[in-house]
Amino acid sequence: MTIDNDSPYLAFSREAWSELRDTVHQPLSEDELTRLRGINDKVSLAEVRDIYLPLSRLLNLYIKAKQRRSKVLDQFLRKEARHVPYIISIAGSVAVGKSTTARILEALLARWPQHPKVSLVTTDGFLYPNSVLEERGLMRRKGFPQSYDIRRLVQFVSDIKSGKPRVTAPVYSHLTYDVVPDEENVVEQPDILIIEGLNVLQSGMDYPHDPHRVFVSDFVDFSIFVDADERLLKTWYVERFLKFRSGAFRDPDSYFHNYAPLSEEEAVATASRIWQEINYKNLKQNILPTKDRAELILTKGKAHGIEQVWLKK
Ligand SMILES: Nc1ncnc2c1ncn2[C@@H]1O[C@H](COP(=O)(O)OP(=O)(O)O)[C@@H](O)[C@H]1O
Ligand SMILES: CC(C)(COP(=O)(O)O)[C@@H](O)C(=O)NCCC(=O)O
Repeated sequence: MTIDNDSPYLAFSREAWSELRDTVHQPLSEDELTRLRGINDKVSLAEVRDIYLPLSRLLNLYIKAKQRRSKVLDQFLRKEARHVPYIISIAGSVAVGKSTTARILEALLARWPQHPKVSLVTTDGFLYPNSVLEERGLMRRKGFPQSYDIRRLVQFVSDIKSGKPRVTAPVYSHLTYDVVPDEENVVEQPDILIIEGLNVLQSGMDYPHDPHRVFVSDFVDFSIFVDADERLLKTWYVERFLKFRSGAFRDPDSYFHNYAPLSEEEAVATASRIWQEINYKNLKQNILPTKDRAELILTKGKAHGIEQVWLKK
């Protein structure tokens, strides 16, 4: 571990971080290993052991502390104990691996007896439908802050935090490239909510002219930023596009169906263009400026291996 007095973060090498897992209480059973492989067969189990087990131990300690504090406050106020979900946000570029990280954490956090019920929501469901984005000239700004129904997203997180018994989130499809009508993701009083998306670290600092605006980050207890060099991000984006092209794009309902017959070279050029014109711009303008607000930064290297961990002091 490196302590730099001028930095708000403690820096850990992969080796130093991996030593912080709880080797006694955290062995993974065969069933769990199979389930984790099902999330993404490219995720190595060494990654789960070295990076995600220590992280789930840290989060468990923070969550227990928060639960104890809430209990004390309820006692002091002579109020009945309330159920207050712990909210974890995961931010980062398109294709950095936010949803994979979120799903691994979801599985690992649910193993702890203090918080077995973990729900996962992605912010893409709160994008405006394509019809609205087209009307507002925002189709090439999908993923930028103005492409989301932020009010609805903030209301959703606020309802969960206040313990509402049943809260619903709209659902986005990467196949149709649009919000799915008549489908919803139901969240019912989880112990932990993981919310994953490009802009979950946005805050009042980004809108100095609008001091009353409320953000997802106002409800978040612990925030994570997944980071990688921009050349790697582009490679991962293009690789994922090629994977979709040989799979989902063949479906006639797919928005990118016309791209299915493209040669590999043409598909790489198309993906590179979308990356450069939309996702890379968004990364530079809106996502990277929020990085150092995160409580924890995971820095990935080649093949998605996490090489450094930065934890706020
Ligand atoms: N830990 C990992 N190990 C190997 N591949 C990964 C890992 N995380 C993500 N990927 C791959 O990288 C690509 C982007 O990941 P994804 O989770 O979809 O990103 P995001 O949600 O940030 O857009 C996908 O092709 C996914 O399979
Ligand atoms: C749907 C996304 C905006 C990601 O949204 P998020 O879940 O982070 O809110 C992104 O994956 C996307 O589709 N960007 C638009 C450009 C593109 O087609 O990649």
